[in-house]
Amino acid sequence: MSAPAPPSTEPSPPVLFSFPDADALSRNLADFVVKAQNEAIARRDKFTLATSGGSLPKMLAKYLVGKEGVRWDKWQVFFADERLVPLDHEDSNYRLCHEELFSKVPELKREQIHTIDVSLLDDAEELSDEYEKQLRDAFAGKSSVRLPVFDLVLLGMGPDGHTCSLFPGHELLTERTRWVAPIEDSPKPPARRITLTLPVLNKAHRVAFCLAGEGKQEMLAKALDEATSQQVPASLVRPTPPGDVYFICDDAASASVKYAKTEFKL
Ligand SMILES: O=C1O[C@H](COP(=O)(O)O)[C@@H](O)[C@H](O)[C@H]1O
Repeated sequence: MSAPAPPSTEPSPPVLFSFPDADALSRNLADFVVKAQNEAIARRDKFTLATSGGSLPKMLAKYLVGKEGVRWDKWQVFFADERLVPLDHEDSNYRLCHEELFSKVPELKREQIHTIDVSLLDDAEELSDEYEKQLRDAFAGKSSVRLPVFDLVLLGMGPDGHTCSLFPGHELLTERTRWVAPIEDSPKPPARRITLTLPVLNKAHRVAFCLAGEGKQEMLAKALDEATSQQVPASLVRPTPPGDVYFICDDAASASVKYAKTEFKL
């Protein structure tokens, strides 16, 4: 008898869900998150989430706040990217998430939310290393783990195809060793940020882009219908098995995509 074939290391094809409008997107996103949460808790009794800023926090909060079955006490929340500003600054992704979500969920305690160390704002390298250390402490408690495996990473995508703070053609797209990296020349203000790197995104159990509105149409078609490219950083997010990447969209965002849509079933 021949030996079983080794498991594939080829990334699985992205899964595209499209809902009639942004409201339906948010409602189904809440179900998707709770499913990811439940599977993570069954695996290791906690749920590690990396969230983005931009349009995502509002979409996420709409039906998650007050939803039955959310085990907030099991959540550990990180930021997929963060701007190097104080936490109460209008550009802070933490502030945005706090206003839209965290402040509405008293069960989610401040110590479960992993923010940047604002005492290091003057030194992007040091701040980035400190945030990576927070990840190392949370994921392994030791430095030997090669990459963290997030249960869920929620991403946006800008009109230029950027995701997290990974911008088209930027040298950070070739980063292979760091988990978190600083960027001080972001083409979108503010210029100084930190971001999870592609190796971390591509190691996650599940990554979900959440995209609503016509403004996402052109780049979504490029990300799904064309070959992966450094000019479209979102196209480079292709987790290795058993990880998967989902595009959770409304019909306005997916209108010009040729890529096959999948019926949403949990
Ligand atoms: O600068 C950023 O932009 C992206 C995309 O934002 P969106 O408003 O187009 O959804 C966001 O995902 C990221 O967290 C943020 O820092």
